Amino acid sequence: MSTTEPRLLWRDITVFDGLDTLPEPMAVIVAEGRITTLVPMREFDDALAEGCQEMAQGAVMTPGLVDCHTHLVFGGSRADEFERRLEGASYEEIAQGGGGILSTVRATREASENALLEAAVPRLKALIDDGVTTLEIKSGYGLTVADELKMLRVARRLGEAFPVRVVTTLLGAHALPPEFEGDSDGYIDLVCNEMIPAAADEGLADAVDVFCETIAFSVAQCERVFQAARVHGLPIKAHAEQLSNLGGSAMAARYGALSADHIEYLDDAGVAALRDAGSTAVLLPGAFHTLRETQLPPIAALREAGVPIALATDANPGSSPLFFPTLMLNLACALFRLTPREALAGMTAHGARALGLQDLGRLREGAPADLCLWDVENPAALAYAVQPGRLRQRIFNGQLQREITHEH
Ligand SMILES: N=CN[C@@H](CCC(=O)O)C(=O)O
Ligand SMILES: [Zn+2]
Repeated sequence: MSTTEPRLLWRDITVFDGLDTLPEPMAVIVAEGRITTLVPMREFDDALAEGCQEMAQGAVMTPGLVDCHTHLVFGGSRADEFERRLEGASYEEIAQGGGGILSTVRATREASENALLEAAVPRLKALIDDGVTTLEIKSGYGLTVADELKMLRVARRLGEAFPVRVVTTLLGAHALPPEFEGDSDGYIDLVCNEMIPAAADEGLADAVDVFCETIAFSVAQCERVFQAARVHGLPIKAHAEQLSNLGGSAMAARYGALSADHIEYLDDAGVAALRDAGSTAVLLPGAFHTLRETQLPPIAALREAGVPIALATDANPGSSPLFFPTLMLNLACALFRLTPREALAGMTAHGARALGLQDLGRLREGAPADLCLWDVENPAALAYAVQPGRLRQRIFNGQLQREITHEH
């Protein structure tokens, strides 16, 4: 008896391949974790179906979604802060008063590794149930060596426990912890000389990130962090130009950043720097929406320069408590005027690129079989409606993870 797994076959499928919707109905075959066949139905030969398990006919297939920017692991809640903002306090004022990120830092430090894991599970399940097969998880709410490593360990454990690829990012330079008040350079010393080496030694970080902003760290301080990351061979990325234009994205681009994220205040020089470095622009409409920002990211300039645009949830307790990736497709179109095609590419091919994982986020022969089958009329409909329950099948690494039958 053969132990090889059956090949999986979908017929008559509308395929969004990570960059575009293919012009005609397709057949897709998956075997041993990879897409082995992607052919137009008119070229499909029944001999190809031999030994295949029929999975579905019709419907829309996309690559598994890639959420390239999340802060999924954290302690506590910031619902009270949401109310304070509604009463008129700004995100910056709350941060300067010791709330905001620092309030999550307090709760995260107090939480055990297991408690953080348990709290993150429902958030991760929400992403998985909406089609995510790869996500990035940042640290940044520990701000001591031990607490940052604790967060990264939780992120790794989530990746081991669930059918999802987790990429971890050390975000030690997220906020100045209270014990370093008045000595932000001293804290950057800790990040560079202890945190990054420890995370690298334990293999806990796949990349290093910073928050380059007036309420966080200066361009010069972030540059020091990137130099330390480089010594340890870790790729870098930046939260930059979210609330003001400091030039953090252009500096990050000089260090070959995988991505610059938020970038509402990015100027033309910043756009050119991202283009020249081949960096990806990551848009986070959830934070834009939650903080009721008014400055739009420079979409037209990014398009014109050909900078790849990715899209992510930014799932976090403060600026984007939104754990619903397909909502981001809608917000990116409604708020930023992305086309549905651009939005979907942002959560597939370009999201993967923002993580340096160019083989993911694409539906093409030879690619890893991380796939979603959606009950929608066409790919654009995923961005049009905000509607849970449209994911019929989720394939992770060639394995069916989820089958929903709609019985009435
Ligand atoms: N901008 C900085 N960091 C997070 C916010 C985290 C928080 O408010 O807890 C972000 O990506 O939006
Ligand atoms: Zn972030």
